[in-house]
Amino acid sequence: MLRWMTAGESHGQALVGVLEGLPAGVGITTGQVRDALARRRLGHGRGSRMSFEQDEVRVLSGVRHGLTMGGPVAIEIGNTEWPKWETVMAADPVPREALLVDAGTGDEREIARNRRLTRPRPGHADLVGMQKYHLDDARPILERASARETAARVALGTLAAALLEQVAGVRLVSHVVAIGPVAVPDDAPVPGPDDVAALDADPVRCLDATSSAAMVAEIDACQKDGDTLGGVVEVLAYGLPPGLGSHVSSDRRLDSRLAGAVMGIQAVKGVEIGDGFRTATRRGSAAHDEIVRGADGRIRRATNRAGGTEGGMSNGEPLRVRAAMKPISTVPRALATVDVATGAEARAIHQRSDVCAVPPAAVVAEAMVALVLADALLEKVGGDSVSESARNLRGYLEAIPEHQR
Ligand SMILES: Cc1cc2nc3c(=O)[nH]c(=O)nc-3n(C[C@H](O)[C@H](O)[C@H](O)COP(=O)(O)O)c2cc1C
Ligand SMILES: C=C(O[C@@H]1CC(C(=O)O)=C[C@@H](OP(=O)(O)O)[C@H]1O)C(=O)O
Repeated sequence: MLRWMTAGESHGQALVGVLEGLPAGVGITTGQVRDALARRRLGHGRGSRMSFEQDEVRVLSGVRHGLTMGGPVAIEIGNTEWPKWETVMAADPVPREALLVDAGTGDEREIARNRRLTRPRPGHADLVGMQKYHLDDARPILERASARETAARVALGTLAAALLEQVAGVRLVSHVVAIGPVAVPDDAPVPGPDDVAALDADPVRCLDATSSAAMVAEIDACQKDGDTLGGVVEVLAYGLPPGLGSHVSSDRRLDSRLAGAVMGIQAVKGVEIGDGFRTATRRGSAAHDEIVRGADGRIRRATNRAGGTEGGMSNGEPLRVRAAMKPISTVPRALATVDVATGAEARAIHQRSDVCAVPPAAVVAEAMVALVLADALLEKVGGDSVSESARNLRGYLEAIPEHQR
């Protein structure tokens, strides 16, 4: 079983991710984690923070000479902007004057940063967080609600993806299928695992050049209007063996685990497996995937509308998971709110923020799918070393009767 957890605040000194349950022998380097984090920072529509802040990766434990050792892996992602936030986010008590006035730098932005945040943003965690945690300042809420935390998840997802590839040859890819009203056409080519570099090179992680250009234009127009955008991302996993997850209990179903993990990404409001909501509009004869014997003599599905799961188990076809992301809630043309310090009507706080974070959300969704799949793979095949897990997987697949394969 894999367990993972992250700690850290958006403007804290570092994020930390811990992943427990990996077998020994998973090959991973700091450079690979760094590359995955760099992919999460890409994308047209990101705010200024992405240009000046860096992710400082340190693998703290669990890996030796490029191989996991079987113990918990801890990864730290240092925030290079920490010196500017040290007073605001100090762990130990800070004199109130230091927070309310210029912290000594004479920098206007420093003074603004230190103010209490009392004009909650509609759509962010600010107001309900203050109510729940009995706070008069949104800072402690937004610091943890912020999707900065997803950097730690992407770091852990790198390990999960490495396990999937090294044990089972599974490869993942993620892309953007819609930004605001601009969607890729239904007949656009579906990316394969060899398209990762091309997707990384595209400003909105979209293979279809016409759609990509229209998405970039939509983001630019939205920014000009002082507004924000959401969209839809898709993650595909190729090479999954059949039988990950189980039909026997709802919490063991692969589809429910994927939906929970992907819905757990900040701002994701819908998750779809395969054709999802479109399937509900079809008749059964046009909704399911007929079972046929391919030219190579192997059993396969004639179509893949189900998106790679049946009965809560992977069925050996490519997995397709989509996530709908709402528009960024820090809208530059600020929305109406109430100042909780005075009770007066006000405009929501607006600091710099992303206009559109759909492309990075695709990378985050890929990481979450990798973690769920790696967990389900280990549940199926076990193993304390990569070679044992791979051997167990081979044994399981070979035991499926010839005529059922
Ligand atoms: C990669 C990524 C970047 C985000 N960037 C911002 C941002 O710059 N400003 C903002 O207000 N929300 C941003 N969000 C969304 C908020 O984190 C999210 O809306 C907030 O935590 C409230 O949670 P909820 O939308 O799930 O209800 C981002 C989300 C993701 C996945
Ligand atoms: C820092 C990241 O994303 C942040 C997520 C985020 C939010 O509210 O979710 C708000 C923004 O931060 P700030 O308000 O400091 O500009 C984003 O930059 C990141 O992805 O690394």
